[in-house]
Amino acid sequence: MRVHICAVGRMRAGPERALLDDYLTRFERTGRALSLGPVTVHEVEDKKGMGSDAEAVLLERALPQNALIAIMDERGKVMPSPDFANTLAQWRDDGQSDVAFIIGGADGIARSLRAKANFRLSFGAMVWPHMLARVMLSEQLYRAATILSGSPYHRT
Ligand SMILES: C[S@@+](CC[C@H](N)C(=O)[O-])C[C@H]1O[C@@H](n2cnc3c(N)ncnc32)[C@H](O)[C@@H]1O
Repeated sequence: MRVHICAVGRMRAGPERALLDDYLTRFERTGRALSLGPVTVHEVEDKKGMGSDAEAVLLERALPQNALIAIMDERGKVMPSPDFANTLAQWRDDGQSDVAFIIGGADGIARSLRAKANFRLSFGAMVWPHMLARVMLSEQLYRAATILSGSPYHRT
């Protein structure tokens, strides 16, 4: 199952970029044997004053056809990492070829796009900067792959 991260804004070189690249590389390496990955990051513009409606148009354009749409939203479902891992495995086992995680910009994700989501994932009630949310998602993808492969990275 291919994984897509569709996100508002361009991530520049720096600590977040280094972490993102590292976790995505680790996820792809661990996920290969599990039929999880590869990951593609689709970045859309976040021009000042553009607003979430205009961003939603660009995000929708970046979505692969027939992808399961999982939006990142603080009002979404909070779940333990093993449950997230099992959810990914379930989508894969259901024959889902692509899953797209959507991360909004400063104004969040437009209502029109939120209405199309199949799943809403939350990292808790606090609002995180969108670049950090991208890094956190990449780490949780890697963690999920280690849980599914039985590697000792995840400890409870
Ligand atoms: C700065 S936040 C925007 C928050 C905005 N107030 C809203 O109404 O969604 C940018 C993006 O980061 C992601 N994000 C931030 N905090 C999150 C959380 N706790 N759980 C899941 N995603 C989060 C979401 O995709 C959000 O659209």
